[in-house]
Amino acid sequence: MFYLLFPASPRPLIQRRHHFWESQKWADSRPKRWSQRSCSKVSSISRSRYLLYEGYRMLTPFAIPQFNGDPVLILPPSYMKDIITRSDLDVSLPLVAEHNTAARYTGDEYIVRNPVHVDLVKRQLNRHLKCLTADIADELTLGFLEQWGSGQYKSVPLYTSCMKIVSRGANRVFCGADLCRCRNPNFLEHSRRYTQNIFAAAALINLAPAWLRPMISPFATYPASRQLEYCKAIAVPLIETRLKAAHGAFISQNDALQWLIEDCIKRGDAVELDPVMLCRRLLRLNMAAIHTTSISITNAILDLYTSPETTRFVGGLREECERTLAAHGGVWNKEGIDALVRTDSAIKESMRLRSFGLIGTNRIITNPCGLDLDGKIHIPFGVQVATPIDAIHRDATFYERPEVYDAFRFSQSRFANQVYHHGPDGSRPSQSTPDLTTTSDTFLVFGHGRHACPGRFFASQEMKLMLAHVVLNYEVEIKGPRPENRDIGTASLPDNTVQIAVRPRR
Ligand code: HEM
Repeated sequence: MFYLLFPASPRPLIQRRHHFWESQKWADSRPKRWSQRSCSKVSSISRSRYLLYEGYRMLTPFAIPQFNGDPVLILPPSYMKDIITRSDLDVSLPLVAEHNTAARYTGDEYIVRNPVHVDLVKRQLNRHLKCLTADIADELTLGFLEQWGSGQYKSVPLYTSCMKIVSRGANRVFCGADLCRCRNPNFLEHSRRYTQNIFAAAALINLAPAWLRPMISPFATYPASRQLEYCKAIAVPLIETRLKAAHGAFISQNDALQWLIEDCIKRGDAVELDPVMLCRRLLRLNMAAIHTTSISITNAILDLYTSPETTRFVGGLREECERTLAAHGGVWNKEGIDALVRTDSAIKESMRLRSFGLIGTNRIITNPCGLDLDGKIHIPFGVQVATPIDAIHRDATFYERPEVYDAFRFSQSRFANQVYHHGPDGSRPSQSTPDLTTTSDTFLVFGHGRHACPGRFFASQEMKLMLAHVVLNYEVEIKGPRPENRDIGTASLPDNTVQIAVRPRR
């Protein structure tokens, strides 16, 4: 990974990092030989969770192997604050993204290094959220009708159907109804496949030694390149029409594509105004938004409907959603969604127990001199650090009965816990109650600190609308115990083959 990120780095630096890893505590004992190290890397595919729990108990920094790259240094919570408040000159999140998506080989290096889409979410999307709620709710309702039906009992693939619904809701906001529904539904399908293919290609490329990567990458990235061509064929003509119109008369469009075009025109940014670049920005947004949200809402539905207390929980949620919807004239708006404290809690509780990353707040040290943390440890340039978020979320010091899914865990205590946090657009801190979007030292699914997920306000709105729609409109049955999530390295994913039975409520 070192060569991938810093190809021109001199050899002494590599040796220094080698000494660093040798001197660290390992969750398992550090294998001495190259062959043993390779075995431990391979076994980390299934053993990462175990290693993280073991290491967490040591209360000191420890290293774990990664099957597709260099080891990661896991920091205890006490060190995290220092890392997440550091400037981008000291630590970098984009470099982690660059590596995880093999951006150098997929042609996305420029996109990742120039995070126009990140600014778009921070400044524009969050500012416009209030007036987008009705559109999102409308698109999600159509998505449920298409995927879960409105007639009789139906068996549906939970993960796939959620992903299709999430992708409709998100793209309605990213690029409007034109691309997400009416003109060509294939855009959504190809953009989902593009993301899947990029992650698969990146995993393959990162498995290979650095010298082999340029050779295998054309093959590994071929499926994603094909999907990209399909997406371009659909989106570029529409983007060209938008571009022509944006230079002329008044435009009534209110979506991310339009905000992006208008921003670029104001800045006179010819590179970003290229239709293919705009299409790639849309795909990058999809990459950040779709799988994360689909995994989280799938987990939330699985947890809710396989809990021993399903009847009480679903009853409580239904009562809250009916009451709130009636109070807002039968139409969802931002105020109504903010009032859904039990729904918020049910999703937050599921995300606490099933965060899709067993580790989080990943950063690569970019200060050429390395970093001194707390005067106790020196971490060299190029090392990746992270926090063991799943272990923190299951620590009895922070959560009572941490292994139990209690849908109302956060709504019961919500008004007792007043905290200060930043507004969605990064505005001045205001007093408010902690909800799904409030990151903290002990709730880390959206990261924490300067780079905490800027899309979480939108994701929270979309997931709450989805769960409210499910409890209000469907009876859901999942036979047997909760299907276990599958761990792949430090990722934990719901079983995508699970079928659930759904029946519209009369
Ligand atoms: C349940 C859904 C989601 C989860 C769990 C999630 C999680 C995360 C996490 C863990 C990070 C890294 C934060 C850190 O390391 O401190 C992140 C970053 C990011 N997320 Fe999300 N995300 C979700 C949905 C979204 C959505 C819907 C969008 C777009 C609308 C989005 C856009 C981004 C962007 C642009 C970044 C990069 C931020 C930066 O570089 O400063 N995410 N997300």
